[in-house]
Amino acid sequence: MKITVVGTGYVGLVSGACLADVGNDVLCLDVDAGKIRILEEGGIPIHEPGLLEIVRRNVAAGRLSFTTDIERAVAHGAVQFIAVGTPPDEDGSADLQYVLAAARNIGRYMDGYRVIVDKSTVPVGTGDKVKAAIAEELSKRSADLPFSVVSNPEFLKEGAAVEDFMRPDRIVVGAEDERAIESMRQLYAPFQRNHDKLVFMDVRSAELTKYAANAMLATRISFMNELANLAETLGADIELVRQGIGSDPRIGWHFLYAGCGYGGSCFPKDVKALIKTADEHGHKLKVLGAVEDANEAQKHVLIDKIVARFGDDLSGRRFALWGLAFKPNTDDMREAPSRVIIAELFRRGATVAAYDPVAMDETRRIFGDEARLSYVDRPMKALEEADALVIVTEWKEFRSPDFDRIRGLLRQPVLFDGRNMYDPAVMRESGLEYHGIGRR
Ligand SMILES: NC(=O)c1ccc[n+]([C@@H]2O[C@H](COP(=O)([O-])OP(=O)(O)OC[C@H]3O[C@@H](n4cnc5c(N)ncnc54)[C@H](O)[C@@H]3O)[C@@H](O)[C@H]2O)c1
Ligand SMILES: O=c1ccn([C@@H]2O[C@H](COP(=O)(O)OP(=O)(O)O[C@H]3O[C@H](CO)[C@@H](O)[C@H](O)[C@H]3O)[C@@H](O)[C@H]2O)c(=O)[nH]1
Repeated sequence: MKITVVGTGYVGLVSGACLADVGNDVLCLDVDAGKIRILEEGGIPIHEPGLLEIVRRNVAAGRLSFTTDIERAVAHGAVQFIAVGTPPDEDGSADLQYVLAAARNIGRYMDGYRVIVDKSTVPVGTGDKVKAAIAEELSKRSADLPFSVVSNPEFLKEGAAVEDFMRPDRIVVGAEDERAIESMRQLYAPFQRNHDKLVFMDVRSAELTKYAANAMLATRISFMNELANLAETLGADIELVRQGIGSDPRIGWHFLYAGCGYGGSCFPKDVKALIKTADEHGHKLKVLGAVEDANEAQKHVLIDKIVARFGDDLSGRRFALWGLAFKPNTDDMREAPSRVIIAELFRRGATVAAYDPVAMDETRRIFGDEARLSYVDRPMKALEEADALVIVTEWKEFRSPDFDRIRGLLRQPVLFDGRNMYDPAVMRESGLEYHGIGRR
């Protein structure tokens, strides 16, 4: 099948590469000429495990190419995926300007039937707006061409995006005409494996399903974070509580890890956008409002612990920071808790020596030329002359460090663990003063 993917970010590039890998002829469009140049030169603009190999393989096979030429992109694909950003507007609602610009371009240049598939996360009712934008462009040039608008929200996780796309738990498709439904069946047939993973529904339900999934997951995290904070006061251990409840199949094991707050390009923005959508329709989502508040507070929990230990004035103090990305296996810094923690340490006069396996370039881009923030190329180097170690992202390489070396290198053997990576008993035996989240 000939496919165009509009937007070559995390979702667009992964979708385009994986669709090419099963034999489709895919053209990826982006307005960012810098990204397209990197791709044309054989690189990829993001860090995502396994992606570079798939991109290279499919470019070499002639199934995957890249362009900034909108007209060519619209002419290419019978199916046009929209995978552009939907960042939060100032009031928390999703900014649809990129989605609607992409839709208009399709209406402006299409020369025959097109299935327009919205993969971006968009508020309920966006399908109608996309349809109206395309229809308006067609009428401007007096073209009476058929098209279908489909909602196909994406559920991939950064850091595991290729695996998630290739082996999805389910594929949600909101489509309301047979021709579009048939295209989607064909397109996703190679990803079905043992059972039918396609869940067909109307467009509005599909749009809401995406927000429901992210809001539910964010709720679990905020719930566990609140319980973790309570556990500390009560002298209980949230890790044991997690094991105690996760074994109940009605609750399940996933997304019950307490920590220093959820970040990333999705949960914070999608929770806000759903609250906003509800507000606009006269509904107050009380649970979700609390989920968001709890998460904002949770991003400060490590700072509260640091202040309780070292005092509010941290001038002259230096902190080693392990992990900058919002989660492991990505260089994405969007809404990363590390950003709040670094800013709060600066505000109190401290300096920071940071290490992250892949997100240091992105951090440099965000913090610019900041003398109070230095970067090191090995985790242990960050500890030299530092008053304490603060862990913000649970990268695999931090799982089993040499604790004796940590103790020896730090000015004081104090460890703040924002991702509960270690056993408090082992820490005690290693002579480290350990501050986890909700641990005994
Ligand atoms: N990142 C994720 O893990 C993830 C997962 C599921 C869903 N989503 C959703 O998917 C959407 C895209 O997210 P992302 O993280 O891939 O975004 P991103 O910012 O990484 O990429 C978006 C790309 O779209 C390009 N773009 C903007 N306007 C364009 C236009 N008119 N024509 C062509 N290209 C254009 C931008 O230059 C950018 O490269 C969002 O709605 C997001 O909520 C993201
Ligand atoms: O038990 C947990 C699980 C996650 N997190 C945090 O939650 C955030 C989000 O993690 P994750 O969901 O793994 O990453 P994303 O790539 O943001 O993926 C989410 O957002 C995507 C964009 O909408 C969806 O497609 C995915 O299904 C959804 O998991 C990160 O800061 C994690 O540290 C926790 O604090 N505790």
